[in-house]
Amino acid sequence: MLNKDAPWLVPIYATIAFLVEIVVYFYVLPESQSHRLQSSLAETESLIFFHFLALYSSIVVYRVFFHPLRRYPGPILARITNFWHVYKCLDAKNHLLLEKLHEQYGPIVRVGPQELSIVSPDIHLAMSGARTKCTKAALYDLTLPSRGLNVTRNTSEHDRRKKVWDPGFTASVALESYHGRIVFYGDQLLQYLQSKQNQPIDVRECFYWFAFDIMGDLALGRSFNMLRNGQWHNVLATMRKGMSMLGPLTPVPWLARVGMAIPGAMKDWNNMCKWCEERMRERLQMGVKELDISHWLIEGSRNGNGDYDWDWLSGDALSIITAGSDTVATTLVFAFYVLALYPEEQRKLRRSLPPAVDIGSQEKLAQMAHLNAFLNEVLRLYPAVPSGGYRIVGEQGLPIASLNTIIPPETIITGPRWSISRLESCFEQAHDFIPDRWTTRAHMVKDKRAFVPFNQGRYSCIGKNLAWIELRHILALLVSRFEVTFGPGEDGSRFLADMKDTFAAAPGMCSLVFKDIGSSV
Ligand code: HEM
Repeated sequence: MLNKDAPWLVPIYATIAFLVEIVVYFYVLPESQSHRLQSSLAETESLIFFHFLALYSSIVVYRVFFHPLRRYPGPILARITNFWHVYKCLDAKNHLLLEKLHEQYGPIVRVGPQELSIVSPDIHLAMSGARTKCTKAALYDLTLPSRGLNVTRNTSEHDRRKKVWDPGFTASVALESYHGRIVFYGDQLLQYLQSKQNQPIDVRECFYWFAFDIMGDLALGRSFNMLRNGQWHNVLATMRKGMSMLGPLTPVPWLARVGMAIPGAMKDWNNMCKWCEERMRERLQMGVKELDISHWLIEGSRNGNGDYDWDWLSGDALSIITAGSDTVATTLVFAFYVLALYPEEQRKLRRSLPPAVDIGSQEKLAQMAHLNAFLNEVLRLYPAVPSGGYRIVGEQGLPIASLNTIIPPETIITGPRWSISRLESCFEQAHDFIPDRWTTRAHMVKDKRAFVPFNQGRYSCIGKNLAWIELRHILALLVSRFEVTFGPGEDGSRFLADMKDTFAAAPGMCSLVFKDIGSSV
């Protein structure tokens, strides 16, 4: 029961028992004056010691020789403990670690006692498709008690909440009303870059500011004004630092929860939740001229008494900001890195763009085949969620046809997009940036199932359409206006080397120079 509802509590209890044992052994025993007390403590101590010795050795023997995952290859220490994985991704480069492990061990690697990483074109469909019985893994509990669509594991609760979100993302009226904001913040971004033209800038900042400013506006009725002020909003700066722990601690979510239980440890996160709740209360009092995402969430969160479900409302506001900003920002950073890296691709993209007057039209941009192909190729090679998306296999097990195997029930699985996108069996010249594979050279995409940057099925990205509008608009706006090159001393190598995998990708420093060429298209 305990194991099923809150699996992360088991290791917490074991760790507490272990710590108590150490305290007794090193402090209580030697200090004790009473002989009888000393000997009974010593007896208890040795009982506890042998109990744990037997417990842990049986766990090791079971995990190595008898566990249902024993037939899958992987490093021996990974079979025994998740701490092996934590140690290996202390540098938050899980995407590269998994890539190396798959090269060494093949398409299925046992990366933890109960964890498999699977690289095959049909894994996304198997774990996320409409008929899958997989559910979100314990990692998604990290933000409890705060709620939110993207972190809800219970499937019926998730489905109910998704219905509340849906109208705000599917109704064309909704996306239409968000477009004005995208144009507005796009213009702010353009002005910012004009003010910095011909100087090297770390583009991560302005693209993050752009993405967060829009989401602040759409989720809370007010922008963070980072583009306007040219600096990070303090709440977001500290929250992003906190999120970076997701890199090394992803394999042991229970340890992250222990850390979070330490008073003060969650200060930044709690501040962010409180801040969102306050802004949401303000948003309720505000009249908004144009519909925002919150409008649909507020409408769907009224309870029977005419009051609102606050846990959901404030948690969902946070979901919009966390899920909708990092992903768009990193995709833009990757896109501009690629433009600087391949000047010929930059010129080709510029030539393919519509006249300046049409850049404000999302319908026109949606029809630009090469623009879409360019973004597809960015999303393929640099997925915003490179290895995340952990799922628990349902009771029936999970058949993976291409690998001729059935993954046992209760296994925690991931299908790392970073590696799947680079499979030569799915993409010709898989490591090369070739946008034409999505248009005139379609034979270069051998297996389309391997390309799922927004996920699919029940847990697919609800913001996909909105993201596409943002990405197309910013790319068209800036490429038609600026020539982009690397800053002095920059060749782009550090950018990828420094990239971190903290559930969402966190690209390294990218120094670029924007030179205004006027509106050349
Ligand atoms: C380039 C941009 C984006 C990419 C590549 C992207 C990718 C993804 C992926 C891969 C997932 C599944 C994650 C998982 O399995 O845990 C996801 C979920 C989600 N995304 Fe996005 N996303 C993007 C933009 C956005 C935007 C703009 C929003 C707007 C609010 C958004 C909101 C969400 C939400 C709420 C979920 C959870 C859906 C659910 O669990 O039902 N995303 N996204």
